[in-house]
Formats: sequence, structure tokens, C-alpha cells
Amino acid sequence: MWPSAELHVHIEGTLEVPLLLRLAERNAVELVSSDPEVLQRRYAFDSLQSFLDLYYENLAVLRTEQDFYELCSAYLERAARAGVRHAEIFFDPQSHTERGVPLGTVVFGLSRAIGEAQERWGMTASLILCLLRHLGGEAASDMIRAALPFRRHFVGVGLDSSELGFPPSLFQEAFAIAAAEGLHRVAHAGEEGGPDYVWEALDLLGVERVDHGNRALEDAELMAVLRERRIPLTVCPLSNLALKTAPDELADHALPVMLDEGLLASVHSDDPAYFGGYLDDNIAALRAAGVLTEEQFGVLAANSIVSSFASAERKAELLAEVRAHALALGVAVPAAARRGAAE
Ligand SMILES: Nc1ncnc2[nH]cnc12
Ligand SMILES: [Zn+2]
Repeated sequence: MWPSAELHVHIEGTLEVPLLLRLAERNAVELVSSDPEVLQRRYAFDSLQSFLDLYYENLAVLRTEQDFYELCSAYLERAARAGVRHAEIFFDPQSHTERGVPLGTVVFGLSRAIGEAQERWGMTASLILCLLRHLGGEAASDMIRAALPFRRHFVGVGLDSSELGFPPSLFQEAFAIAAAEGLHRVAHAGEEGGPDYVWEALDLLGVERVDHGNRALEDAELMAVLRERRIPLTVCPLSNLALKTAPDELADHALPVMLDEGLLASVHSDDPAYFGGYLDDNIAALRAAGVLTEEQFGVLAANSIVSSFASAERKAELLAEVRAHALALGVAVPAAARRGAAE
């Protein structure tokens, strides 16, 4: 397995059915069924919104700091088995505060698991606070202000939830507050929305990374900007299949084109409990599709590390691991790993 950084995973999207059932029982939350197969069968979608409806519904079981700790620990343990060496994990605080769960409960539970990542799994990890588009710009600004007392628990701010109808321009104030605090900035754009959403994320929010970005390929000028400015795209192939935001066959996915175009693309899992897999499952599915060479899997791993917000020292350490893995496989060392700490 190539050592990688996971840069696009929503912690709420790692809620597997067995944990969902256990937390529902512990917190006396009534689910539509207590049969795991019935619950699992609901994990079938035809659009981003159809998925989000279930994703928000299931969050009702997360109530205590211990719940958030267990959710995050379960993810980190699974991620370590997927070859993840560094994780930047999204969380959606508004989806919890809206239900009456205090922000501190969410942040302290997640942070506790993250604080154990190094010792338990040899991984580094951090949190990125995501703002929910469907609640609008004012709510986003309020959320980021309310989160500032917890500033040391997260490294960046992101933007997620329903994309169409909620362009990045609505969130300029929230992102300006985040920028003034020295937070990293990322946003989902070009998942369902067109290239104009990606332009706005870059020009109006000043994002350093674009989450998904698939539809950027429809705009040659935008692609040139992404390439020249080395803006990473965090691509989620199994998510795209599940939400029908890409062709039905992985063999027809845009990822090889992104690499051929020299874009800084890497592979991630988005909501692995809902979309059929963690980082290793995404890689296995791409491998089965037969459209990438082993060298390209190495490039994807190196890209994920270069695109992360890890310290320069940590990036150098992880790129050295990629280099060693390439040498062990007898394939070309990815250029980013050759350059190592200079990236
Ligand atoms: N793929 C996705 N797109 C937008 N918002 C999300 N929230 C969780 N997963 C998401
Ligand atoms: Zn996402």
C-alpha cells in the first residue's frame, strides 16, 4: 500500500451501520429500523442531496463527547489499515449545534481521538471545520465566530453540503474571518456545481485546495490556473460513482485526464461508510478499472502528501516513505518524492 495523506473525509460520513445501531441504543434514539440490513439498504443514492438527507438524519445518534471520540477513533483505526499516514478530517459542527449538541462536545470528542493518533496508529491527524452551505452565509459567519475559542483544535475551514444554489460567493465573510485567523481554507466546488463555482472558490474565498473539482475540466482556462498555481484537487472516485457525479464506469473517470493535464490531483474517500469504501477501497477500485499505472498510483500518493497542511518536516518524512515504497516495488520514484523536502 502506498503511504498516503487522507485530505477529504467527513468524519460524520464514517458512521458505519454497526456504530449507528450501538449509539442509537446507548442514546435511546429511535431509528427507522433496528435491522442492519434494512439500514444498509438505505445507503443507495441518485444525487448529492439524496445522500445528504440520510447523512443528516443518521447524525441524530451522535450526542456525547464519547460518541464523537468513538466515531473518530474508529475512523483513524480503519484509516491506518488503509495506508493513511496523515489525515485532515472534516467535521460539520452546524449539523450538531443545530440539534442542541454543544460545540465543545463535538470538538473535544474528536480532538481526543486525534490526540491519540500518533501513539496508537503512528499517524498524524488534524481537523478542518466545514461550514454548511444550505444554512447560508450569515449562519456560516456566526459559526466561525463561535468556533474561534476552539481555534487550536482545527487547522482550517472548509465548505460543504448542497452545492447547487449555494455558490462560494455567499460565504466570503466567513472565509475572511478564517483567513484573518490564519486558518487554511478549502471548499467543495465542481462536484455538482460548474466551473464557475471553482472560480469563485479561488477568487472570492482564496481557497488553497479544491474538494472534488471534477467539473473544472470543462474550462481550459481554469485548468491552466489550477495547474500553474499548483492548487490541489481532492478527488473521490467511489463518491462520484455513488452520487452519480461522474460516469457510471470508473474506467471513464476524469482522474487519468487530471494527471495527464499535470493537475495536482489525489484520491480520497469522502464519506466511506456511505459510498462503499475507505482510501484503500478507492485505490483498489481504480486498480480494478485498469486505467492507471503503478507509477501513477505513486504519483497520487505523493500528491496527497504534497497537498496536505502537514509541517514541512512531516511531509519530508512521508515523501521518504513513498520513495522507499517505490524502490521496494521497483517502479519509478514519483517526482514529488524525489524532490522530497524541497516541495
Ligand atoms: N460529498 C459531499 N459533498 C458535499 N457535502 C458533503 N458532506 C458530506 N459529504 C459531502
Ligand atoms: Zn466531501
